[in-house]
Amino acid sequence: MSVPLLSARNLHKAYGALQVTDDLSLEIIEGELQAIIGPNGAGKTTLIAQLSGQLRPDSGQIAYEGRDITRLKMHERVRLGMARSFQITSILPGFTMLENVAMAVQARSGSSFRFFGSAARERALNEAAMAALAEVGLEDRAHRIAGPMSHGEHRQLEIAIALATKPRLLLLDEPLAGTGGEEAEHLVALFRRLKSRLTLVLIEHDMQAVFALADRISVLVYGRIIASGSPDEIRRDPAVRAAYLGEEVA
Ligand SMILES: Nc1ncnc2c1ncn2[C@@H]1O[C@H](COP(=O)(O)OP(=O)(O)OP(=O)(O)O)[C@@H](O)[C@H]1O
Repeated sequence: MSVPLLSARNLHKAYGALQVTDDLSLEIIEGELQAIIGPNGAGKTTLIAQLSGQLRPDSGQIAYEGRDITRLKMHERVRLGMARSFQITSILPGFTMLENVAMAVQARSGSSFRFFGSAARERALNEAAMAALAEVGLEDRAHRIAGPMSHGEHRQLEIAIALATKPRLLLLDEPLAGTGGEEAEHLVALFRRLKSRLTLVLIEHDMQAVFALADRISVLVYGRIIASGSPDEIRRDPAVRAAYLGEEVA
C-alpha cells in the first residue's frame, strides 16, 4: 500500500487534567477530502493545530510522506506543502486583499522567497497572491481594503492566503462558520474545485456540506476517533449516531 500523505500515530495532548487528544491515529490519503467531525469540544481544532505544527503533541508522531515531522515548526511544514486556514480570522483589516495574501505568504513560508532581490521578491509574492485570489474568485477585489468586505469574502480571503503558499495538503478549520446561503454555496463549490487537485482535511459542523464533499469522514469524540469510513458508512454507524449525529443525518 502507498504511504499516506499525512499520518498521525498515537497522538496525546492534554490541557492540565483534560485529555484533548487521546491516543489518536489517523491517515490522510493523497487526493482525498477527509472530513473530521465531532461535537463541540471534541478536540478537532487541537488536532489540526498539532497536524499543522502550531501546537506540539505531548507524545506521538506525525509523518508527511513517511517523513517524521513531529518536531518541525509550522513554516517548515508550509514549505513541505502543508497549509492551514484558520477558524479565527487572521486578516489585517486596514490592508488590501492582495497585501493581506502577500504578507501572510511571506510570514508563513518563512524565508522561501529569500533567493530573490527585493523588487523581484515583491513581484513573485504579488503574482502568487493574485493567482490565489483568482482561484477563490476574489481577483476583481484584490485592491479593495479587506476590513469592510463581507464575512464570506473574509473566508475566501483566508483560503486564498493558505493557497498562496502552494500547498499539496490543505487543512480547513470550520471554513463555513458564520456563512450561510449563497456565501456557503460559493465556498462549497470552491472546495469541490480544490478537491480535484489537492488533498483536503475539513473540520466542519455543516453536515450537509460534509456529507456532500467528503470521500471519507472520521468522527472525533472526547479526543478519540470512534469511526472512520465513507459518508454512507458513517451515516449508518450506530456508535456515531448514538454519540453524535443522532437522527438528523439519517
Ligand atoms: N489553550 C487551551 N487551554 C485549555 N483548554 C483548552 C485550550 N484549547 C482548547 N481547550 C479545551 O480543549 C477542548 C477541545 O477544544 P477544541 O477547540 O480542540 O475542540 P473542537 O472540537 O475544535 O471544538 P469546536 O467544535 O467547538 O470548535 C475543549 O474542552 C477546550 O475548552
